[in-house]
Amino acid sequence: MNFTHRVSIIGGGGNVGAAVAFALVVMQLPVEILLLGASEKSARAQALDIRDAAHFSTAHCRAGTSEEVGCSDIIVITAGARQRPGEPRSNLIDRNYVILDSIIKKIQPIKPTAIILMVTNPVDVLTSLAQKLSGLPKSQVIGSGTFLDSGRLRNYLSRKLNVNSNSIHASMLGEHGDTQFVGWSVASIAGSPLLKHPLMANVDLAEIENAIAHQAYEIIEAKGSTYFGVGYHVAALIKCILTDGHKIYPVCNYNAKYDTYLSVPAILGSDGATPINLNLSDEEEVKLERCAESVNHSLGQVNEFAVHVNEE
Ligand SMILES: NC(=O)C1=CN([C@@H]2O[C@H](COP(=O)(O)OP(=O)(O)OC[C@H]3O[C@@H](n4cnc5c(N)ncnc54)[C@H](O)[C@@H]3O)[C@@H](O)[C@H]2O)C=CC1
Ligand SMILES: CC(=O)C(=O)O
Repeated sequence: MNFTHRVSIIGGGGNVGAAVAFALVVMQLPVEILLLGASEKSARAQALDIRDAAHFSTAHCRAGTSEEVGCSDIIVITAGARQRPGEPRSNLIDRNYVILDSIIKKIQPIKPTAIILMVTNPVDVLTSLAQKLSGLPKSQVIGSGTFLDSGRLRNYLSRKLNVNSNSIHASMLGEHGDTQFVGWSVASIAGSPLLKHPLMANVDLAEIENAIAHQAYEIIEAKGSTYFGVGYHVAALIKCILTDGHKIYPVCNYNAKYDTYLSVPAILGSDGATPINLNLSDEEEVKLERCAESVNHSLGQVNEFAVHVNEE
């Protein structure tokens, strides 16, 4: 069969990688999905299992080689360590930086028009590093960012307001980490500010923000990891890129004002992410600055760590 596009998933032997592949199969995209794992055995096993479902679909799934991955249209990276119960995402940086560095070296040469879609945590910091390590233009390297958190927020609001989540425009912003916040001032429903909705009158906004930012901790505490939610969200991003959808999604993209990668809405198409202007309130702008400081602080730690590793 001839496929229009090739999507590779590095970390495809694990839970999140497999969930992304499965969601692509369910979405019926005409794509060839290649899985690359730390060992060929795990990626091959996941590919065989997904292939058992894929015969209902227009997508095909198999294990790939690093050369094939490098010349894919979209390179999704889910490889790496995940949080233990109670552990913040930022704790994973040293372990996952080493893995990312080895992966980017292994898949060279990377197709110049490829889009790298980072999912491994801490995703905002690693997206910035993936851009530096790969040398691809900033617009072509993005992270899933707060897209998943925003889905969680819309789900919550949907239940509260009894309105389909697709009709509610509200996003978690900043970083896919503990400093993320709700962009209440730019949230809307039926063309009106969300906070003017009668059912939003007496809600505790800080409590909602905190609950959404900590939802992953709750799931990890109970079942060890999260993967279905992120799998579908990442597949939706892939669909938007492959179809040049130009949808506006809160993804991790390069922010010129803070000279770092942050999770804020951007237009997503076949050439990657195009930033848009956000009219946040002054208070939210301060929160965004705090997220930029948090991402830059982790980047500083990585640089020190990388020097240390190189000296050993
Ligand atoms: N951005 C987001 O919204 C989310 C991110 N995550 C993150 O995704 C990552 C993966 O999580 P899970 O899939 O649950 O973990 P997992 O342990 O099930 O899978 C990770 C996989 O990465 C593989 N791996 C390690 N080094 C590799 C290398 N050099 N090359 C290829 N594969 C390699 C491992 O063999 C393993 O199969 C974690 O960092 C987790 O925190 C998880 C959920 C949501
Ligand atoms: C694990 C993680 O980052 C999440 O589910 O949000």
